Amino acid sequence: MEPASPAPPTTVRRNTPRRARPPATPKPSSLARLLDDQAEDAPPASVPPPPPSHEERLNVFLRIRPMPDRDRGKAPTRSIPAKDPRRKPRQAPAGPGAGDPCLVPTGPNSVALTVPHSRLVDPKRGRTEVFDGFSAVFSPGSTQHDIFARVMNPLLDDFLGGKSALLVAMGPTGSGKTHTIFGSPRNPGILPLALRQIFNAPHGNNAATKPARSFSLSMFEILSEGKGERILDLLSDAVECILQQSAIKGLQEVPISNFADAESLVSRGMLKRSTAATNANSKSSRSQCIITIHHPSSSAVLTIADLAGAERERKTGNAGSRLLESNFINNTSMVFGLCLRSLHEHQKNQKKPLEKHFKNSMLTRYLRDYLEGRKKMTLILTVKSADDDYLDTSFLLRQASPYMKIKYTSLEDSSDLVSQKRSNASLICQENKKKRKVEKPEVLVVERKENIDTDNTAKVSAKDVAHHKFLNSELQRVSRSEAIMTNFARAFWTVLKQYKQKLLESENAAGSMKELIRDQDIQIMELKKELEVLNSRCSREKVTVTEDASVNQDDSVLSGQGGGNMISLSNKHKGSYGASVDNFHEVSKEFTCDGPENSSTPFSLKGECVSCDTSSISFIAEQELSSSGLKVFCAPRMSKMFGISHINLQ
Ligand SMILES: Nc1ncnc2c1ncn2[C@@H]1O[C@H](COP(=O)(O)OP(=O)(O)OP(=O)(O)O)[C@@H](O)[C@H]1O
Repeated sequence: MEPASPAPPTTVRRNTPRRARPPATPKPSSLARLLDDQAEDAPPASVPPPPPSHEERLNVFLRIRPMPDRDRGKAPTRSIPAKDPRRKPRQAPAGPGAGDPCLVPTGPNSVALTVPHSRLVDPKRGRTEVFDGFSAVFSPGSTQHDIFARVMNPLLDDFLGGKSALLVAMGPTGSGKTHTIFGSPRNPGILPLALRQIFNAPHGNNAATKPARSFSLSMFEILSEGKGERILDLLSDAVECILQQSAIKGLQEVPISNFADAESLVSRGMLKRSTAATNANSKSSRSQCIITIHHPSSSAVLTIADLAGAERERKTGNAGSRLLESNFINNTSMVFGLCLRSLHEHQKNQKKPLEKHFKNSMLTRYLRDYLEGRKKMTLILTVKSADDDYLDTSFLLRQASPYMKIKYTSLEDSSDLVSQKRSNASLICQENKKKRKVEKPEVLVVERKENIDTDNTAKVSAKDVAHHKFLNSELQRVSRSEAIMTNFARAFWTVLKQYKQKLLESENAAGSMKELIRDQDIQIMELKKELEVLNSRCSREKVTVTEDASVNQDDSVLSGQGGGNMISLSNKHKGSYGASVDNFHEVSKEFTCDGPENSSTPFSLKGECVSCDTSSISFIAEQELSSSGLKVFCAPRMSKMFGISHINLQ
């Protein structure tokens, strides 16, 4: 049985060719014929002819990067399960284009993008999209000189003629943006080629006799910092700059008067640019790099921007801070795209406002004039054509399709005026605000009143009078509320002052209280020390007195007195003898005189001694005991110890 023939591939056309296409005349040059051939066989280097155009549109160029050797001829392999499990699985037949690039030029201004086999739901039904309308498509074999001649030369002409121009390289990571702009020492990109051209080009009619004029060059990068962005000057030692409106404060502009100086300056700047290795590119740019060349005798600026390439997390294998960078890069690309899309939508339908997407990233704020169509911009898209790159390539081509329809209607001189006006207006606004802050409201009110009074004297129409009355009443209302606010502020101020005074007083009181407490603490400490000293002395005395007590007993026995009448002294409190003894309460050490337990007149004498001034003890003891009808007797040792002549108890 004959195998069923595969269904024809579907072809979708995007961006039909521009209306301003050249008339269908025989191909004028062999170069054009070569281009057509190239569309079929992808031959090497080609320079597509510039399409003549009646209206100025945004130029979008497409450069296809040559496939690295490892990707070339890499056929996707898909195994089809065999019906008989014992048989080996069959290899899927490689369909047309398997292992071939997914993107091929189909004409000087168009490319065809074919869905790779590995991504087809039905492998028999291929799908191809044709993207048309590019200013030129550069095949993988194109050289840097081809790109320069077609892309950069017109911009240089504009710039040297006194018009500002911008070239932006955008595309997925590793697609060749940096290669296209900067190139390498052996294979210089369009920036070095442009610098060479600038310094070789004659300036004016009598250029041969004049010394070369000095241009100036600045180079900076915008990179992510956490969730924010910052600008670093690449020509000085990583000085951080500030973006104000569309101007960069603190950015160095280095004068260049010859190609060698300019080239070495750019090389030094490139060394400082943030790069890192990712799975997709061993030297991937992590920032948006912008180079500006200022014309010496006009305000024209040639700006070249090498954007960091959009990245897919799965492909780059980025994580951590790299992933944050990746988000920043993708976000900037998205904002850039949104600005252009909004410009296109606005041009299509004037009722649609020009959205202010530019505010969302530093790059777009800096390039605002270009993104709002006031200055001319050129885009060069770089893409890779391997099967693996299908998604990135498809995304970029779809995204950029509408950009090709952006028109330039009011360019350059007026644009300079607009931006000048804008910055002037904002300056005036700021000045006025400052002035208003400085001027006192009362003075303003008085001035206005005076003006109105003067106006009243003039002959004015009824309408003016009504308006005048309205203004007057408004003025009065404003003056009233102003007076209220002023009074309120004054009262508030007075209350605040009172509170401040009270606070100060409280602080002083607290301070003196603290001092008092400190003094008290010192006193307590001193007293404690004294107490300790007394304690230690009295404990020594106790031992001695106990000894004496035994001796006294002996003495009393010897002298024929009842041993039961002896008193014993101890420094331990045992009870209160009487009110008189309380006289001693202020002293620090206590003693107790107890009558013997077997005494018929038991008593106890409690006292306290200061510095063991025993003479006072003896005196008081004598007094008190005598008044109680007791006589005081003092044993010789006791008397000696206390300095008492007699303590007798009878
Ligand atoms: N047209 C080309 N011809 C030869 N080599 C190329 C071409 N384009 C790119 N390359 C090489 O591919 C590699 C990646 O290119 P490049 O760094 O310019 O990519 P990129 O788009 O700037 O990537 P990223 O956005 O990650 O910085 C480099 O080694 C570069 O030399």
